[in-house]
Amino acid sequence: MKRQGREPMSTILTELARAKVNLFLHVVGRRADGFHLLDSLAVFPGVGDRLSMTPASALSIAVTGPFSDGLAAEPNNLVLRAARGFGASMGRSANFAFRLTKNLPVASGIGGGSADAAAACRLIARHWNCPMPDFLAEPLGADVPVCIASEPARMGGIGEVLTVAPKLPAFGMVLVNPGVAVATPEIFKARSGAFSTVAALPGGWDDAATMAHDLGRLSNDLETPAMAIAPAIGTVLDALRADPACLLARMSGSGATCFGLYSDRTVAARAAERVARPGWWSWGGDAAS
Ligand SMILES: C[C@@](CO)(OP(=O)(O)O)[C@H](O)COP(=O)(O)OP(=O)(O)OC[C@H]1O[C@@H](n2ccc(N)nc2=O)[C@H](O)[C@@H]1O
Ligand SMILES: Nc1ncnc2c1ncn2[C@@H]1O[C@H](COP(=O)(O)OP(=O)(O)O)[C@@H](O)[C@H]1O
Repeated sequence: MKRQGREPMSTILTELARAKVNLFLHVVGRRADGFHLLDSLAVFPGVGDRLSMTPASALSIAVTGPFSDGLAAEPNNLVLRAARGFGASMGRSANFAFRLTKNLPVASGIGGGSADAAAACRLIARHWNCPMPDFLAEPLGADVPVCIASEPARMGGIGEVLTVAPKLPAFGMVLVNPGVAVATPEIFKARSGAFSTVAALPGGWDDAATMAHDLGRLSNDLETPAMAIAPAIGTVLDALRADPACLLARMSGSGATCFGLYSDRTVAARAAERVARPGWWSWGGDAAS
């Protein structure tokens, strides 16, 4: 129908920027520039930040939501950096007004900033109807490449070498953050000792219990250094391990968020209520939706 005497309807596109959870994280070496070589299995549970975008005369961002305070002092939001980078790679101005609902704790080992940057790229690619730019991992963050597809993936290199994940069963997950921000570079710096080896994984798992059993033989090599810097991580892990339905509890990324694996999303949602404490952020639901 022809619309007369009105402004054209503005395009508002929205994306969920899902949290990234490292089911295990082996540090297998270090490059000459100091970046660490990793072996990890990342999944994307059904919780995340919400990012919307509308064409505008300049690039801007407005941040709301439960964790917006954590970004109040952030002069260079990763969403803006991603938009500028994408624009530069296309020789165009990325003039968009972004609205970010910050639901994920900041600096918490679940890649919220990387997920936001990746969601911004998906929104711009949809609007410009063009392929994703070839992002090198370093300029925006080692976690951005895996967050672009936001699907389970095996991570190698410094995080940017992505290969197919084992076939995953349906399973539930609880995420708990003790309200302590942890700086990724500090945790990598605090890591010591021998490097781990690349994990041998099967082609897939039929059920959550078998998967948790196999993952239990692996580790997050950043957990010990992170716990030394933020002892509250140990308290969260104890709370998850004390939960009778929890199949495996571990820290994600460089922390401080920890996850528990559960048989299904309903069991996980109930467990999230059981382990909740004042001052902690917790969520329970589908582990890899
Ligand atoms: C540890 C992981 C695991 O997925 O997750 P998070 O804790 O961030 O969620 C990631 O490797 C984090 O990726 P990201 O948060 O994007 O880190 P970046 O901004 O690229 O790097 C921050 C700093 O961490 C160190 N770093 C990061 C990645 C890597 N493979 N080796 C490193 O040594 C470097 O000191 C780097 O300057
Ligand atoms: N949109 C964003 N969300 C979160 N952090 C951001 C964002 N933009 C910039 N940052 C900066 O990136 C740092 C890492 O954030 P984040 O991705 O949440 O960490 P992690 O990967 O450990 O969960 C924060 O300390 C913050 O200052």
